[in-house]
Amino acid sequence: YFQMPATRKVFTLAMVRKTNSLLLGLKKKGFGEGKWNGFGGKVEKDETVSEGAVRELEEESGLVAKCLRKIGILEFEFAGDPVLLEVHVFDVTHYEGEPVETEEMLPQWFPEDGIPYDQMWPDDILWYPLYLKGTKFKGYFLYQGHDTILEYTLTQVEHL
Ligand SMILES: Nc1nc(SCCc2ccccc2)c2[nH]cnc2n1
Repeated sequence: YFQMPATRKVFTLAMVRKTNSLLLGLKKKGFGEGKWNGFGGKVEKDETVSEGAVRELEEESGLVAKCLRKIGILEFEFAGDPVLLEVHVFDVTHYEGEPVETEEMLPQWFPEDGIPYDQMWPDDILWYPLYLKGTKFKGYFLYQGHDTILEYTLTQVEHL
């Protein structure tokens, strides 16, 4: 019968880039532990999505974003789990500070042609090429557990 609508929770994901390199963090605990990823987390009630992205980036890497652009929206569902993650992805090209290890994240610069996809979420290898060539994107991924994508849609969009 009809699909019960999932409960949406809004998260941010900030991708920090400099010429031909990408800053990723190895998640040391919690959701996505052991995977390299951008920097992000839950958006609190009293902040905008962008404010949440700036806050999480500083908490997790020590970097203060000076300019961040919305580049994508990714929806993640996990079979059997009623919560849908609505992840707003940002490109950070101007920031202050140097990346530092925090409780949550061990940061490291990677060349764009040396991204450790085998130690990342399986969807990343699908949308990073769109991100790296500068197109905006919308995606939906249905996971079984944290390592298997059962189905997905991914489209380039003009506007988010
Ligand atoms: N790249 C990527 N990121 C995430 S979660 C990012 C947002 C987040 C959520 C919760 C805590 C911290 C950060 C993913 N989930 C499923 N595939 C995925 N791919």
